[in-house]
Amino acid sequence: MNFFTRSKQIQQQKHCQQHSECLSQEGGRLITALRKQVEELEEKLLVQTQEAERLRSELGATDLEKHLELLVVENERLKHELNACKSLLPQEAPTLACAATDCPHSQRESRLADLEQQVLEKGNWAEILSRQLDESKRYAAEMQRQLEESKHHRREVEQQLSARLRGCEEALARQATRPPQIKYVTERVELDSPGSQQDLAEAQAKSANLQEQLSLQRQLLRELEVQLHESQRTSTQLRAQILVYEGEMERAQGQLEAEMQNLEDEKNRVIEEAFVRAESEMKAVHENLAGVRMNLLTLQPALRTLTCDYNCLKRQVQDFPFMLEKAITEAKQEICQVIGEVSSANQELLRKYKREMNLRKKCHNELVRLKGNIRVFCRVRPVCQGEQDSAENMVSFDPEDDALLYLSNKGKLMTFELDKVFHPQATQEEVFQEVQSLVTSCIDGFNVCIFAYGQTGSGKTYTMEGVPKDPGINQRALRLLFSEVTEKAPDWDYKITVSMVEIYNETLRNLLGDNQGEKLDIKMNPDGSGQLYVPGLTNFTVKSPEDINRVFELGHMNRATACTNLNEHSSRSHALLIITVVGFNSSTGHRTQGKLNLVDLAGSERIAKSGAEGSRLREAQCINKSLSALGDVINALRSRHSHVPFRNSRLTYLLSDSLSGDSKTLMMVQISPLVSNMSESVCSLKFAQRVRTIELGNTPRRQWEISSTSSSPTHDSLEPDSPPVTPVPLPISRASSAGSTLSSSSKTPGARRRSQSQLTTGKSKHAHIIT
Ligand SMILES: Nc1ncnc2c1ncn2[C@@H]1O[C@H](COP(=O)(O)OP(=O)(O)OP(=O)(O)O)[C@@H](O)[C@H]1O
Repeated sequence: MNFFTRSKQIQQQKHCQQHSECLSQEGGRLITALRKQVEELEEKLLVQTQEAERLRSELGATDLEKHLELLVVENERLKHELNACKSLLPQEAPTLACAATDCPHSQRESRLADLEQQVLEKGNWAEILSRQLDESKRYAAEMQRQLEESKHHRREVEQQLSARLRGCEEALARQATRPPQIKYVTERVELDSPGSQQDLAEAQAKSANLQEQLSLQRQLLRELEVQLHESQRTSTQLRAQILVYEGEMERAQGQLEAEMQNLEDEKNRVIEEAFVRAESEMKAVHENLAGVRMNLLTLQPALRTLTCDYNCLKRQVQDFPFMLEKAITEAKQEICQVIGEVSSANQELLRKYKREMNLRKKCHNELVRLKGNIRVFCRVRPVCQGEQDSAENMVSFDPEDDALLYLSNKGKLMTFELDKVFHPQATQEEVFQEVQSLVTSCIDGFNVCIFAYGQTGSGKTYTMEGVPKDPGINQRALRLLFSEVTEKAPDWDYKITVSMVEIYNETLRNLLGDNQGEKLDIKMNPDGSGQLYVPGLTNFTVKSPEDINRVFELGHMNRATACTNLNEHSSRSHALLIITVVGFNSSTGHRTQGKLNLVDLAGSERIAKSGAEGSRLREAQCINKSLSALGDVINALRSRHSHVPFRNSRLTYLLSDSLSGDSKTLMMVQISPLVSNMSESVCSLKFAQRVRTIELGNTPRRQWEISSTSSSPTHDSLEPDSPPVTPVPLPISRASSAGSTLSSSSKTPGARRRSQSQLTTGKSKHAHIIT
């Protein structure tokens, strides 16, 4: 080999070495730059990861997830436990069914309930956590997005790096495309210089090292690319989700907008309506305002007037206390004056009232006196069943004069004149109508006696007591008195008391008392008033209509229990119903006291002619005695005797205060229409006619002398029966033939009228007749 070739080879070798050195320097720089960039990227990645971790940890997403996982695990565990318990239940049920509350079954049940409660609570808690996780996920997505951006940035850097790396590779490849030169040089170096060969080997080793590093870089690049793909895929998924979310958001936004539109429309409509309404209201308000303005204009003068008035009033109010004081003083004086006047007027009225009351009483008294203080009525009872045969036209009436009665006795027509004659068809009500003025006069303070007189079976009890369905005078009188005094309340305060007495064989018996056997006595009142009273006599106070029924029931019962035959007993005894009416007028201080004696007398027939003896004779004597005494008393009263023999019998003694003075007496003579009773009927009528001529009011007004001494004429009925035209045996004193003549004489109506006028105007004539 020549020198030239050798130097050329050496130059090439040097040149190659320089080039190789340049390449290795360039490669070293590239590798350093790559490393640096990779390190920077790694650092960035690390920073990003740390940032992500930090954010995640800040948000607590991981903890929450862990917590959630823990809860899920706990939940699962509890569910397992629950299932295990449930699986135990069916096997143990038969043995546990009848166990007590502290048995394992109940414990398990309570445990089960607890577990279920816990599961429920955990579920709720899981829901809350799930919601929180969703929120964390949303935040993580945001972070992911940021991460994506950083990755994108990293990709760009990587692309730049890979571009540069490709440049290096291409340079290396170009370098590699020249191996023959290097081989040649290498061979030449081998041939020429072992130092060059060593350098070459070192350069080759360096190159190999670079190749290795390059391959590592490529592998790293591929990994990065894989990661990049992975990130891209995730990004795509996230984009898809974002699109879904955006779609949902758009839909929601659309709904929201539609809703907003609806609301807007509604709002507009409401505003329009409100506007219209406000306009109309405004219009009305304007109209009102106009009216108010008008009023205001008219009110202004009124206000001025009012202000003026107010000022006046103010002044008056200031003066008012003085005026008031003055007015009060004047009013007081006036009131005192008026009170005095009213009081004197009241006194005057009271005086006038009392005077009027007295006048009324006097007038009433006078009226009764004009009518006669002793009035005599006659009642003819109807023919009862089985009596028809013996009752043919023996009694007749004057159709024009209800005071006349005709009796056909032994072929002669006898005329009797009384105050009133009731024919057989007269009702209880009609009879009571005629006596009720007498009854009510006892409210005014009069004493009244109503006797039922007649032979046995003539209808005395029927007239006085009546029958349950059709009560007589007794019940009607008591009811009338009760209703009258009730009507007069509250001006008058009345007290009605009732006594019931029976006089049998001159013995007084209390019919309303408890002790039936007790004999009562009549005594002078120890208070010195001169009044009589009966010690032990029951006074029953009547406060209601029911009390009236009770009184009669009790009286009837007591009378019935004391005898074996009530009908017979009642024929032989006098029954007295004594009603006392005491009144007080609280406004006038006026007091009244009246007594009503309702007497059902014993039979008046002449028993002696029947030849009675023993107890019947005694009964007859007692009846005769009392009826004669009654006749004597009336006779003495009529004759104005200073002595009236009240004490000759229990009956007259008991009734003494009701037969004298202003007292009023009614004798109801009962007549039987039967032929067989004709002579008794004549006797009764004669007695009645004589009684009628007596006037109690004509007797001197002084305390009647109560004496046992009396002319004491025997009852004529005890005398033998006498012919009708001769002096008839009469209940009162000695009956004169004149009376009989007058009564029995059959007169023409004209003659009878004359006789009546004589009776009315010339009482002395009657007195003469009777005496
Ligand atoms: N006005 C009348 N209407 C209908 N029946 C009457 C009437 N008067 C009396 N009687 C009847 O006649 C009968 C006798 O009457 P009552 O017993 O009243 O007579 P009396 O005179 O009271 O007899 P006594 O003296 O024996 O008590 C009774 O059956 C009664 O019902």
